[in-house]
Amino acid sequence: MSVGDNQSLTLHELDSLVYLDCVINETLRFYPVVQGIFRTLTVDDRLPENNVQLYKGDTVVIPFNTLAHDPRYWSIDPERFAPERFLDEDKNHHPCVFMPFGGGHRQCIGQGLARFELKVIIARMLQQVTFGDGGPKVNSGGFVTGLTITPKNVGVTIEFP
Ligand code: HEM
Repeated sequence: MSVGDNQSLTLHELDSLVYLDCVINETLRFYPVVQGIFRTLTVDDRLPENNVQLYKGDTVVIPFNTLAHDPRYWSIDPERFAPERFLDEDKNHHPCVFMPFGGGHRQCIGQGLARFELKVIIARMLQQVTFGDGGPKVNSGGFVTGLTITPKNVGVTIEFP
């Protein structure tokens, strides 16, 4: 990636980094920071697809991670890390299968800031250094799950000019 004079980054330049948006989206899809959320019903309801009856006070889980990896909803294999899916085949994915910041009235109030910060920080780092694959041993995968998902074995090399 080559942007500007490597000392500055304008908003216009930042906007032009469309593939970086895809990488951020794919990272948030592949390992959503928050695994899922809970909602408590305020009225009785029934699920339209399978007629399951729900009652006021019931708690339901919306499993972001499971939905983001459900092959029924993705054209490109969801187990593949493929940022370009957001440009092409999976551009028009179902809105409820990719919700890293939640949804509805209580969705994350900081999502715009979070996305902006992520993009600026990554772009500025890429202007200064070159990242490389840390190798199969370091990047042997796995993750630790709690309320959040954290990668277990992940590492990169950083090359300074
Ligand atoms: C990658 C970064 C972030 C992720 C993945 C994330 C994710 C989430 C999720 C999943 C929720 C629950 C949404 C729901 O219930 O539908 C949430 C809520 C919230 N987030 Fe974030 N968030 C991030 C960054 C931030 C930042 C930077 C701020 C503040 C500057 C923030 C402030 C909040 C607040 C205040 C709520 C509660 C909203 C409410 O209940 O009305 N988040 N976030």
